[in-house]
Amino acid sequence: MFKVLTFNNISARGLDRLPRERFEVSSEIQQPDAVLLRSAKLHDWAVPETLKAVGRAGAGVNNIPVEAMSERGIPVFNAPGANANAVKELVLAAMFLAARNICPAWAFAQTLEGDDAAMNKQAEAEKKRFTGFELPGRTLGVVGLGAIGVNVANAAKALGMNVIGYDPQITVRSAWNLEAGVRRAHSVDEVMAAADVVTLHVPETDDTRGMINGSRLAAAREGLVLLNFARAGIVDDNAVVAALDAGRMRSYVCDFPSAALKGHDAVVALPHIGASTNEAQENCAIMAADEVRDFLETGNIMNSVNFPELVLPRNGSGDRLTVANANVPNMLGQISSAVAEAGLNIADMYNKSRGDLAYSVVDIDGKLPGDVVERLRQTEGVLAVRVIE
Ligand SMILES: NC(=O)c1ccc[n+]([C@@H]2O[C@H](COP(=O)([O-])OP(=O)(O)OC[C@H]3O[C@@H](n4cnc5c(N)ncnc54)[C@H](O)[C@@H]3O)[C@@H](O)[C@H]2O)c1
Ligand SMILES: O=C(O)CC[C@@H](O)C(=O)O
Repeated sequence: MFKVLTFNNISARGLDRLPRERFEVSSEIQQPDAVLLRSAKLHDWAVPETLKAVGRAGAGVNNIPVEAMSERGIPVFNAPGANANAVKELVLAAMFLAARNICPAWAFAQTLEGDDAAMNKQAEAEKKRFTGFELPGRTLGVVGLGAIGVNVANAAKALGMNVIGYDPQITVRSAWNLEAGVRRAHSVDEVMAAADVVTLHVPETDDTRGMINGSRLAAAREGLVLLNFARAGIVDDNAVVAALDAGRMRSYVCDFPSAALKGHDAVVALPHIGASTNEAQENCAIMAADEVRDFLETGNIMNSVNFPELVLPRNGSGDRLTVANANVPNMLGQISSAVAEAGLNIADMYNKSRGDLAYSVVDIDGKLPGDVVERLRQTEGVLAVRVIE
């Protein structure tokens, strides 16, 4: 029986992928084999010795100590693209909100008083304050052309916008999915200088934290609309408020409320609802649950952010051994020697590395003795060993 600890509200459609005769699933479990979570922060969580996998029912993994998990040989899975449409739709809504001053106009309309005629008279007198702009011919700058950025870029093209995008590590898949005519920028600064509306779709990392700061905003076009549905830490809120107050920026629409932004007329800060649709929550939960289940049951790895992708159909007549280790010479030799010294035959094996980590799946004709497994566990460089019967 595998034990899966849940943090946050994980869609039941996802949890249903874990058959209860083989998986105990609860938010109360003490010694979990795996956790499933959304935005809960794991940085201060005391990682139990039993933990074998982390499944993030979402895209961003900045709430998870990925490096510390790697050091323990624990793969972290996420749900790439599973909420991209939900975020894209909210980003488009944000762009329309900003272009047409919908929030301040609505707030003004709430203040109208008197009978219908009086309200109409005030509305007609004041509506010029809310004159907006149209999107065709305007330039959208997209920073980060992954699952969400590509969707947003393509939708903006369909709305008649010019689109300029920056992503130094764009994948072949994203490049294929991008509409023709999206101009390639070579830096964030180039995007800032060219765009009327800038939207951010990068993960929060040491490289992207504080990416949009005072000097980048100073170099932006006059009247910039900035959209941030990525992460709070990517934008310096105080710099945004300063640029808005100085009249250099038109508005900031984001998914991350903060004390600095609260109450500002030109800011709309939503409560992190980018992925809050039933569809996205189901897609993410299903994907993360399937990945965690597959790993626990077979050792196969799909959509991990720290481990190589490795899928080996089951072969042989005995145990499956999986080993996560430091990516240094002679680890594979030591693994196969340990199996050979136990007098067992390897039916099939697959080894892949990613950065400092390597992962092997070894199908064996027979049952691995406990002392062999223990010796492998103690081998220098070995991070995690599992035997799947
Ligand atoms: N508001 C929400 O609820 C919500 C929902 C989903 C995702 N997100 C956030 O959005 C981020 C992006 O999501 P995604 O699904 O598109 O992820 P993704 O991994 O598909 O795309 C991220 C892209 O950013 C690029 N990138 C990384 N560093 C960059 C840099 N310095 N400059 C330019 N590009 C860079 C990567 O190459 C990649 O193509 C997530 O990491 C998450 O933090 C927020
Ligand atoms: O689970 C959520 O609601 C937010 C998820 C989102 O921030 C993500 O990175 O996918």
